[in-house]
Amino acid sequence: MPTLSQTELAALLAPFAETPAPVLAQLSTYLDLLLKWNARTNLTAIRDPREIVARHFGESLFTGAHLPLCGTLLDFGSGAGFPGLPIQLLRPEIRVTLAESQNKKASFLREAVRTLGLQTEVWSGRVEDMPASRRFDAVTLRAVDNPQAAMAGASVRVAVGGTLASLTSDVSGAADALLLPRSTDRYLVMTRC
Ligand SMILES: C[S@@+](CC[C@H](N)C(=O)[O-])C[C@H]1O[C@@H](n2cnc3c(N)ncnc32)[C@H](O)[C@@H]1O
Repeated sequence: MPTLSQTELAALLAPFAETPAPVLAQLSTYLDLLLKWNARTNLTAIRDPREIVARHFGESLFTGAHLPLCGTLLDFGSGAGFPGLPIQLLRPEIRVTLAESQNKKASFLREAVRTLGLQTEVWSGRVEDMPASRRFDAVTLRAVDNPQAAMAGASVRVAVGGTLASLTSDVSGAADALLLPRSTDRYLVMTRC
């Protein structure tokens, strides 16, 4: 039995994005795998399945729903896959790369990609160690330590005319900031580069 029914998933995600039934089924599989791994290794501090769905899945899908058309996307410091993996499920036309420097988290990401039958690339290492020529139409950034350094590292990976999408409470100087559903102080900030 899945931890949450698809009806429950749909209700929790309704404030964030319209989520087609096949995507709900994949998110259910992803949630169960995440809970299984999180019981023995610390992938996310949020333990409650409903909160994982509302915070991690919801904010990721909201981001995916607002991204412009793009062919490639880098998720900088993906952790347990947020926001890159739910974006991959919602936007299968995008070639997503999940970059994560911690081995155990990168192992989880590879297992999630395999279980979900995706072609998503997992870059197991620091983004700074990618070939300098690699650029992406969109780069996402959420909850990465040392935000200033991360922003700088993420910006240089955005192709000309591409989008840097960051989930943050710091909106100083932002031209395009969308308040995240169920939040009073967290935003999706999208910057054209
Ligand atoms: C706090 S976690 C957040 C993960 C995820 N983005 C989320 O919102 O749940 C930040 C992750 O970024 C990874 N990270 C930090 N700097 C990185 C870098 N330069 N390249 C790749 N991964 C990085 C860390 O290993 C950590 O797992």
